[in-house]
This record gives sequence, C-alpha cells and structure tokens, in this order.
Amino acid sequence: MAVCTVYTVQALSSCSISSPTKTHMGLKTKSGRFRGGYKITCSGDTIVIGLAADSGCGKSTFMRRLTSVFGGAASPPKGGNPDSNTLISDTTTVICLDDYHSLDRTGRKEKGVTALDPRANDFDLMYEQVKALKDGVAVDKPIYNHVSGLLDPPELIKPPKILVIEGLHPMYDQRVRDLLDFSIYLDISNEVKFAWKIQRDMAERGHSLESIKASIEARKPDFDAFIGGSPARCRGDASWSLVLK
Ligand SMILES: Nc1ncnc2c1ncn2[C@@H]1O[C@H](COP(=O)(O)OP(=O)(O)O)[C@@H](O)[C@H]1O
Ligand SMILES: O=C(COP(=O)(O)O)[C@H](O)[C@H](O)COP(=O)(O)O
Repeated sequence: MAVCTVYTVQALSSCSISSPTKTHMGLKTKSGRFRGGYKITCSGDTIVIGLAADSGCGKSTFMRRLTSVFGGAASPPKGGNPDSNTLISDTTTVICLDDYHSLDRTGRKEKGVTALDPRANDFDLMYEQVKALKDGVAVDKPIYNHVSGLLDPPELIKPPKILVIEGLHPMYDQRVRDLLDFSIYLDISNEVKFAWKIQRDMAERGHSLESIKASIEARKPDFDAFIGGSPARCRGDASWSLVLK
C-alpha cells in the first residue's frame, strides 16, 4: 500500500484558492475519482507553484501529468541539452531545483555533504531567478546533470504563465517561499520512495544498486533535518491525503 499526503499552503496576496465544483487540480485515485480539487486564481502574470519532496517521491512524474492538465504535453527545451531537467508545455514551465546545486557530485563528496544539505544549494541564485521569472524576465538557469553529476552550461528559461519549481527545497529559503502562490508537499512512505528511487536511478542515471542503497542511508539524517522533520520549512497548514491500496 502506498500512502501519499499532499500538504498545501494557502495562497498569498495576489492569488486565491477555492474548492470549485469542477476539479482544476487534484489527485486521481485508483477508482478514477479526483480528490481535493482546487481552483487557483491569480492576478499577477506568472503563477509560481512549489512542489517539494524527497528524491524518488514522484515529483517529476506528478508534474509531467499535471502540466498536461494545465495545457499541452510537456517536453524538454527544444534543441537544448538532452539532460536538461526542465519541462515546457503551452502554459507551464517546470524547473527542477537540483539545477541550483552549488556543489556537483564530486564537490559534495569532498565536503562530506549530501544534496539535501542547504550548503550544497545556491539559494541566492534560486531566489534571484525565480523572482526574475515571476517579474517576466528570462534567465540563464544552470543545469545539474543527473547522469554525469556535473553542472552543465546554463539554459535560457523564458517567463511562462505557470512556473513550477520542484525539488528538495522549494520552501526552505524564506525569500523563495514568499514567491510561491501555491505549494505542495508530497509525502511518500520510505518503502515506496526507496523502491521508486532504486529503479529510476539504475535505469536512468546509471547508478549501481549498492551505491544507491549507500546514498539512501547517508541521506536519511539530512532528510529528517531539512525536509521530513522540518514541517515549518516545507509544509503548509492545510493537508490533503491520498491512500492507494
Ligand atoms: N505515481 C506513480 N506511480 C508509479 N510509479 C511512480 C509514480 N511516480 C513516480 N513513479 C516511479 O518513481 C520513479 C521516480 O519518480 P520521479 O518522478 O523521477 O521522482 P522525483 O522527481 O521525485 O525524484 C519514476 O521513475 C517512476 O518509475
Ligand atoms: O536528491 C536528489 C534530487 O534529485 P531527484 O529528486 O531528481 O532524485 C538528487 O539525489 C540530487 O540532485 C543529487 O543527485 P545525484 O543523484 O546525482 O547525486
């Protein structure tokens, strides 16, 4: 059984959230029914949505599905880096906050920090670029390459109607958190997320089973310190649950 809890933060000044008669955003249960429908209405030009979760919890998968709900199939930037983490549809651009890692894989190893450690992430750049996009200004965003573990040359991101920032820490930095119009925390049980991570990291990122297991163990304390055990910094005051049996 997989248990998925979605926590939401109420909208900030320029936006409002209501439960409409028609579902605009929700999770589909196995029975095919949507639960917890929300309508997001914003007066600003770019709506910014934050999606937080640990590695392997299904953030990218969830966003691929959600972008098609918001309008059109999503694909990586055309003609760009094949290892880009960005997804673009007619209305929505999803950027992965791993692109703001300040340390690459070797750098993290040398310093003895995990990717979840705030010291491995450049929150100043994250804030500047999310703010610029929200203000309608294009940015040259770095790319963290999950295959090589290196930081690749930047890619141009133009301001979309809906900007989704997904990753480990969309709500950790107060300045970034204040830019969010709506935020979601995906809470997936260890059993499920570790199985998903192992399968994905072996198939798509070329990691060995042993190295993934070691990484999972090494990250547990930082998950508790900076994500799962830090509700004020990654979760809101409303909650939304889904149980898959
Ligand atoms: N809703 C789901 N149902 C079944 N498998 C899923 C689901 N979401 C994710 N997965 C599996 O988990 C793996 C990791 O998901 P991904 O979206 O890459 O996670 P994240 O972006 O949070 O690291 C995917 O490759 C996929 O196989
Ligand atoms: O925690 C994550 C988030 O990515 P995702 O949520 O997509 O798994 C990754 O492990 C880091 O970005 C480091 O990557 P690496 O695995 O290269 O060390």
